[in-house]
Amino acid sequence: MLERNCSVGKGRRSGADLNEFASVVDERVERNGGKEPFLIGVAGGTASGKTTVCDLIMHNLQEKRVVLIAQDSFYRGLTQEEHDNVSSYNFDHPDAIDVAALVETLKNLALRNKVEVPIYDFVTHSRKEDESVTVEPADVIIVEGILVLAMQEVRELCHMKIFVDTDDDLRLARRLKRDTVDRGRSVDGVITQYTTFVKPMFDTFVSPSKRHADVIIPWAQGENNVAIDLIVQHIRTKLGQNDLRRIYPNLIVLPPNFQIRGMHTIIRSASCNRSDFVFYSDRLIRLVVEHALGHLPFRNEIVTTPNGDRYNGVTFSKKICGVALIRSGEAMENALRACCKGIKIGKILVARRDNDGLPSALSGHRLSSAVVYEKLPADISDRYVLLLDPILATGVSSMAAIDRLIKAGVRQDRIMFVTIIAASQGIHSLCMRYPQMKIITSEVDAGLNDQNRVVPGVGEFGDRYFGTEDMKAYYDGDIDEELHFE
Ligand SMILES: O=P(O)(O)OC[C@H]1O[C@H](OP(=O)(O)OP(=O)(O)O)[C@H](O)[C@@H]1O
Ligand SMILES: O=c1cc[nH]c(=O)[nH]1
Repeated sequence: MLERNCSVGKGRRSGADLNEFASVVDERVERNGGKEPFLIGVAGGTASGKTTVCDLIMHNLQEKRVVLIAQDSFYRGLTQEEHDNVSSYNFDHPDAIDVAALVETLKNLALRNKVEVPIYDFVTHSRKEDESVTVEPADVIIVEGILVLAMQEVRELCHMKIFVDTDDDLRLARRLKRDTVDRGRSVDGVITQYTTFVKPMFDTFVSPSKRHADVIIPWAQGENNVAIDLIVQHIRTKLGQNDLRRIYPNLIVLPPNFQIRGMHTIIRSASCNRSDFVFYSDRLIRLVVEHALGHLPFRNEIVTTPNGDRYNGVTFSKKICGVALIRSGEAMENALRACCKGIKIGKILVARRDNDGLPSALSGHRLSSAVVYEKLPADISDRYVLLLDPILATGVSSMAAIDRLIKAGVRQDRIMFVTIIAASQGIHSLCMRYPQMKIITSEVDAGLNDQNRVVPGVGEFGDRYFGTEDMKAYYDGDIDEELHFE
């Protein structure tokens, strides 16, 4: 199977080949254990600090989409009789939970399906009839509740099981405060419920479930940051098994954070206006360009500060140039000029078409490409080259450009392909064909649709950035029938 993969990488590929190839590699990755979302169960007694632990895990995993599912959302609605005798109803027993619905929800999220989570009304002790909360698929799913590790079906779904272990006195004190201050309950009422149900159920179900935990977090007044760091690190490692960077060391993805995701959220939205699209694309472009520059070779250099102290620094290579892939790549030129004073910037224009002769934007899978125009610095073969193109989709355009750079004498290991969104198919193609060339991107996208657009992608970058609307009209004209398409 792998030998077949390798041969796909050698020659020119069509979009269909690429899709097939990508799915074969993805299968391999999946077998390595990464594709499924990572499911964490967080249990512990009442008021043990489960919510704080979940919040901290979510906060620390900024780069991932994390969703939280509360066991409490899955309380069964009470029958009329139970409702009439609610003071003797045991909300701390596993039978109070609709385990089947909770399990089905988690299984669906594990399949990356969108789910509807019920809303439980704690006043009427029933599920809201026509309301639910839509939860979108995520990389990490946290399910939290006192009985999460006590319910075998739920426990078995979890990749990591955490028990938050807090002293009983402390928990009772917290619960007393919470229920009297926040929920307007009487002290007597809280203590009666605690001694009648909460404590016996804790002793019978919750505390024994601790033995199923992979991690037991001692949780007192402060936060146990060491435990949270270890947990977050473990999740990252597990999710990273699905990372293309494990297959291709030449793929460099910017360290993610909420700023980067926030900017992507803006530009990816179909309702983003042009000025925001340009502004936030420019910010992302600046980040990837700066990051790429950080991968240039350097020499050590010591300077003396105004205080007369020595600073052990570096000096970086000045033999660089940019090459913009016309036209979207030109949107990246300003950022490069802003970082590298007086930098030379060459241009390459690539035309793509499919087997039926249609320009690629209007066609299906099978693409070929030809360089239509180029103007490169005369001494490019002595330089490191930042090849600029904001979107890597099939890789067909960039391959034509990279081949041309190599033909012009640029060493493959001196080319950095700089982009803000790279689809996995394009990454597979470029990384296999140019294993020494670096790809620097701010995000990796899942794949391509049958129009070879990136999914989820950003639509047509060039049209959105430069404000051109209906490119179909442009393509209806005659396009360079004389070109030799390989
Ligand atoms: O990896 P690929 O499948 O080749 O697709 C990526 C290319 O598509 C976009 O250009 P487009 O052809 O839309 O032209 P534009 O730059 O004028 O918008 C983008 O800027 C890349 O050059
Ligand atoms: O999705 C895509 C694919 C190629 N080029 C773009 O601008 N967007």
